[in-house]
Amino acid sequence: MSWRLSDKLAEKINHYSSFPATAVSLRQMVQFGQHPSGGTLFRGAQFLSEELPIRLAHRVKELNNLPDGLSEMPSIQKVRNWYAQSFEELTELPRPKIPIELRELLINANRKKSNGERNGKVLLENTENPSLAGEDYRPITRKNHLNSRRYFVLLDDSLKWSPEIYEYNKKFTKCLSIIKRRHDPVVTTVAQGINEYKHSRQRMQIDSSIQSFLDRFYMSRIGIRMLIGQHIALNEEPSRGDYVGIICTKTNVRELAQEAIENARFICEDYYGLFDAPKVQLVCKPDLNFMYVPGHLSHMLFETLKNSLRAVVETHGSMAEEFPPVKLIVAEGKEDITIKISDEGGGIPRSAIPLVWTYMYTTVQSTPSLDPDFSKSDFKAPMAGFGYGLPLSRLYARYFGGDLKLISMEGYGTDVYLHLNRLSSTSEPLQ
Ligand SMILES: Nc1ncnc2c1ncn2[C@@H]1O[C@H](COP(=O)(O)OP(=O)(O)OP(=O)(O)O)[C@@H](O)[C@H]1O
Repeated sequence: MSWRLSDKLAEKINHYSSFPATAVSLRQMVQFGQHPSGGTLFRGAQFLSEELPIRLAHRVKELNNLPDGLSEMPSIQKVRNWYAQSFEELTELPRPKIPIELRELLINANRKKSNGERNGKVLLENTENPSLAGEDYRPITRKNHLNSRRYFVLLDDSLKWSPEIYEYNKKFTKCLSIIKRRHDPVVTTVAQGINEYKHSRQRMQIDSSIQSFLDRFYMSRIGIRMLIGQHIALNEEPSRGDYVGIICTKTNVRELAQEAIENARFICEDYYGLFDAPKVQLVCKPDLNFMYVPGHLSHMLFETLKNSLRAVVETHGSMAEEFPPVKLIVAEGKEDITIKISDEGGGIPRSAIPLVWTYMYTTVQSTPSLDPDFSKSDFKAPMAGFGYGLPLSRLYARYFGGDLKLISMEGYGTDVYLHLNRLSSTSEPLQ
């Protein structure tokens, strides 16, 4: 039997969507997860059991109200139903009974006790994400949202937590894993929905309102998956050396870059039938480490390198004796780590630059089939062809306060600048 959105559920979703989301910074996530006890994890689950439904509810509402009939496309409805179903599962999960004194403590975690001490410790405040000023997915920080729920309140861990609390932690984590898996094919399915829309309206490109919806939607998805992934990892996986959940406090840029180079060159050789893909010269200090999510950085490096390799091969021809190398240069500043990827792949005409940031813009002649089942995980194209590589990578960069910029010299090549914010206190961009 297929799942359907009841009126009662729609009303509940409407209610939740009237609350703003609360932003969490990378540093807060790390501070919170450094030594998680049962009680701290429970506090995390409590926050997520409110925060995730709020974020999901916003998305359901938006998916229901898209311009120009986009909401009616079957694939968009399918995604809307996944969001609503996950909302339902989270809000219906039975809460544990908490003894009165613990409840007091949870509620008053931030209040001062009679001896002046606090029960819990509120983690450092977020700062606004500087690279996002004027963007339409602005963060909700304490400045513009005074009553935001305090998430990362650490609790006095010497307390005894009942078995019921541990049981709830397990059930909640299981529920999150199911939701995460359900939402794996969201990017491909939304892309499918956009294709359905383009066919039904006989359009080649999407307009700016749909473009900004997609930016908001995918940015929100990155945030939701970050919170879910972090919570699951803290609950399920034994802590690994420099990791706190899925965040690595010493992400080594050189190692990740080397891996991305190998993967992108391999895909390129395979796709063009080359014996040797264009070389990539890497300039990076071997001990350059910073706090980041390695999965995000790998994704951005791989996508931009793939673009450069493709441009070089297509400009010089796959039969060329030799290719000019792509250069990957990493610079370490106080505020940012900047990665420049330079190629001599002929560049992009100035008129096409705004288009590279639009979803579904690609110069590949035939876009590979968009069967949502072809990739159950994230959006991984074999070489190119969906037009998602750059806009999605820019969202990943912006999510933690960085940015992605592209400068091109038509007739020569392209430079991509990947700025990664190393201060890690910027909050998530939300809307
Ligand atoms: N380094 C580059 N040199 C020349 N053109 C580029 C470069 N990077 C991107 N482009 C152009 O921008 C377009 C969009 O790039 P984007 O990465 O978003 O999508 P794609 O590579 O076509 O597909 P995919 O979603 O599989 O990455 C490309 O099709 C290409 O025309």
